[in-house]
Amino acid sequence: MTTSTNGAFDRKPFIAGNWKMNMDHVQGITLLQKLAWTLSDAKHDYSRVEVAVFPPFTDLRGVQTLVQGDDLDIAYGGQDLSQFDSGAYTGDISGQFLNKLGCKYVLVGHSERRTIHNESDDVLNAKVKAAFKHGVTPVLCVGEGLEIRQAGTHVNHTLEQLRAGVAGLTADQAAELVVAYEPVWAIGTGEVAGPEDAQEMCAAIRAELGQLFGAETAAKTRLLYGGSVKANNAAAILRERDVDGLLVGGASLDPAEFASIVRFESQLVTD
Ligand SMILES: O=C[C@H](O)COP(=O)(O)O
Repeated sequence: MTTSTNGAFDRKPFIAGNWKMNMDHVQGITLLQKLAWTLSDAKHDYSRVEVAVFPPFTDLRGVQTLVQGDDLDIAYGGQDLSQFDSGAYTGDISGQFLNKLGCKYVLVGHSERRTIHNESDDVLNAKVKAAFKHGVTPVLCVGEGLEIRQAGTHVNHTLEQLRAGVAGLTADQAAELVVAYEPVWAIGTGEVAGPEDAQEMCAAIRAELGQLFGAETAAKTRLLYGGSVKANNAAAILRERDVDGLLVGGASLDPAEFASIVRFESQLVTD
């Protein structure tokens, strides 16, 4: 009897919570404390499943203080960064600042940035490179809208975003990179892509990374699924061979729900 997982997880599973524009800096600390307590009560083994949160920029200093003060094993990151290092870019945040705040990760190209802020593939490629330059691991988000899914061109569309995002990276950077597949039609809608949809795209992404950087590198890159993930569907998605983790939006604002997602292994049926 072995625990049935996505094939033994040669890549460490990674569960990430994107708080989006929710939680001010006071609420954010309370949420993080509750999450840490819940996971501690459940005796969560962080060496088995990595946990990260992506709070708004204004929360990051408080999150850093809490994580350091309580010696928490929870990683954190920014939801965006500038492609530039410093200068006259009002409202933007440098990767250098994120690094100084102890951010391990940064989201790049979330669909809400691509659409609301019109971020182009070229800009996102520059942001990916800026993240690496400043010692922060980018989580590159890719995925198709509903019309593209209905037209059946979702794989090509998503791989185009991927190729543009990773252009010019070294193999070592590609191995460290995290890619999040988020079909836009499934974000915040309650429409979750089926596990087979997540697997189809993650397998295609891994194959493409293999073409670009070699199979050995592609076998190391962690691929996440995001879009209406809840505690009751997380385990089924994570059974899939090429899905290494989840990028969770709404459900990450509820510490009990998010902790249940982190603890997905307890829901996997043994065989
Ligand atoms: O970054 C997270 C994704 O946009 C998914 O959000 P959601 O879980 O609220 O659908």
